[in-house]
Amino acid sequence: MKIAIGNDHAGTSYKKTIVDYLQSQGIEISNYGTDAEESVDYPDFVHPVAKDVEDKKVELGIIICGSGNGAAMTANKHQNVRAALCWTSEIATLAREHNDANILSIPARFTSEHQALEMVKIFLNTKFEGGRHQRRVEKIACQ
Ligand SMILES: O=C(CO)[C@H](O)[C@H](O)[C@H](O)COP(=O)(O)O
Repeated sequence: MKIAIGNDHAGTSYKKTIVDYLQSQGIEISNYGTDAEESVDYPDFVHPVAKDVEDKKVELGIIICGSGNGAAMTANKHQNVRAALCWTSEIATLAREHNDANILSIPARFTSEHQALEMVKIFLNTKFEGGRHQRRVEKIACQ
């Protein structure tokens, strides 16, 4: 499996923890995020992640900013990207099972590092249910 990850200054430390975990699992990572704490602009670090998902170069994306909103809004501009802002395990599970989310957006300033890692594990291990949700996901795209 291959995953792309991107973050701004608010997400640097969470990103490092997540990258360490993914590498320990043998997962290949494209790291587009900043590795520093200096203030940067989240779209510069999120668009490359969403582009990789759009182009099917990776199976999943992880994006991290302070609230998770700017990152999710940026990613969702891309075709076939379904970025979900998640802050609990239940929401992350539903994002995969019902919405077939292919990018996890983490609000680093509003969820713990432990919770963030739990949501990453959920994204890796939870399948889309399909069925009635398939029809709804297909209707998300503008006609
Ligand atoms: O949360 C964010 C965007 O949705 C960003 O991570 C920024 O941190 C947020 O906009 C706050 O900006 P600041 O420069 O870190 O004060």
